[in-house]
Amino acid sequence: MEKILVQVAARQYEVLIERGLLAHVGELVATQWSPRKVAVISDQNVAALYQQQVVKQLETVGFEVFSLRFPAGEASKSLSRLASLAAQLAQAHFTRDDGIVALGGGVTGDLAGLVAATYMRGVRLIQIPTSWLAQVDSSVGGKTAVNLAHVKNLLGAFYEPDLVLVDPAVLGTLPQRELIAGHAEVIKTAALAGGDFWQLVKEIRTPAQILELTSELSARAIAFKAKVVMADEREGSQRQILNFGHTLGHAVEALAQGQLRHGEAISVGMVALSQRLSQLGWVPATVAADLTTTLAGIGLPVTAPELQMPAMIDKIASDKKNRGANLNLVYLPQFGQPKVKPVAFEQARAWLLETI
Ligand SMILES: NC(=O)c1ccc[n+]([C@@H]2O[C@H](COP(=O)([O-])OP(=O)(O)OC[C@H]3O[C@@H](n4cnc5c(N)ncnc54)[C@H](O)[C@@H]3O)[C@@H](O)[C@H]2O)c1
Ligand SMILES: O=C(O)C(=O)C[C@@H](O)[C@H](O)[C@H](O)COP(=O)(O)O
Ligand SMILES: [Zn+2]
Repeated sequence: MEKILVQVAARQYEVLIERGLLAHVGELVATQWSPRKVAVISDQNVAALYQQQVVKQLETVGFEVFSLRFPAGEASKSLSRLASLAAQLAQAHFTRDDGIVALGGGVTGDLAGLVAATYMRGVRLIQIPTSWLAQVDSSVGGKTAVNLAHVKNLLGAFYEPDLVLVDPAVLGTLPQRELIAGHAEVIKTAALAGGDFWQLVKEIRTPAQILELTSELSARAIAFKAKVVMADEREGSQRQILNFGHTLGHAVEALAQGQLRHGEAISVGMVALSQRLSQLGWVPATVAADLTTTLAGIGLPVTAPELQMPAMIDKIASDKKNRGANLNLVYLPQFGQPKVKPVAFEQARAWLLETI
């Protein structure tokens, strides 16, 4: 079993990665929590596949378990869905001593995580990520959120879990499009990390290769993310690098209105920014080309019809990294050497309008 320790100011927790771990999830949760009420929150797809098994496991070790479900998809990251889940907890008389298990992809983790952060101002949380994206990125680091006013993750909280349980075996049922979309965050993380990790990831060209390497890739991506989060949990500085590709990517994702997966939009965002900045001399053309080839090689989109000004500018204005009149642009002058540079919003607008 791989174990990665995440230590932040308010909490210390482990990420455990092991094929087949779901079969003994009850014992693992019981290492953290005494008997209590537990809500297992999943979208309908994941619920149909894995919720019963997890509920049974938890009941066996003495928890009083409630299964909560919501419709799959990004549209469920909404204030109304948050309210509906919180109301279900109230109806079941959950108190502050009770807990939430987020069993699912990034949508479930972000939504159930925000329910945990806000219900009675905070109940305990365990993440059991089931999509590739969630196993390599979203289940770790405490970002939880819903979308609002057509802006991604506008309303959220930093809320770390007590434990993250990763079972790569569940990826066997994940649709191929979702596997590839999640892989965009692996490519992002490996590009930020550089070295061996980037060398390994740039050779991956097929979903079968991803599936052969899930434990190693997940451990490497999470270890890198954990290091960054431990240095700067609240994204005051260094954590901004994890947002590489997201300034343009989130704008594209919001404009695509559900037609692009998060990872697909981030792929488009990483490429558009790197290519533009290579024209300005900030990023070597070889870096932009290598990144584009690696993303396209696994089947990710590297451009999209939504990549259009001026609609994007309006979205970019809501990027959470903005400070005053500055946009904080994350870019990659070399693999393994990400940089964050404040750029006057008007300057960025002019650059982007020239080429996009
Ligand atoms: N909090 C963070 O740090 C962070 C990081 C990256 C992305 N995100 C967010 O994560 C979301 C995207 O996550 P996602 O790509 O996992 O989307 P998702 O949660 O919608 O999952 C993708 C699809 O796969 C299905 N699925 C999940 N696991 C499955 C399994 N094992 N077998 C069969 N089907 C399965 C889901 O039902 C869904 O239809 C976005 O909202 C994004 O903003 C958050
Ligand atoms: O954990 C982080 O920090 C990230 O930026 C990871 C991203 O992959 C993720 O999509 C995150 O939810 C984006 O956060 P946001 O602050 O830009 O909404
Ligand atoms: Zn992301």
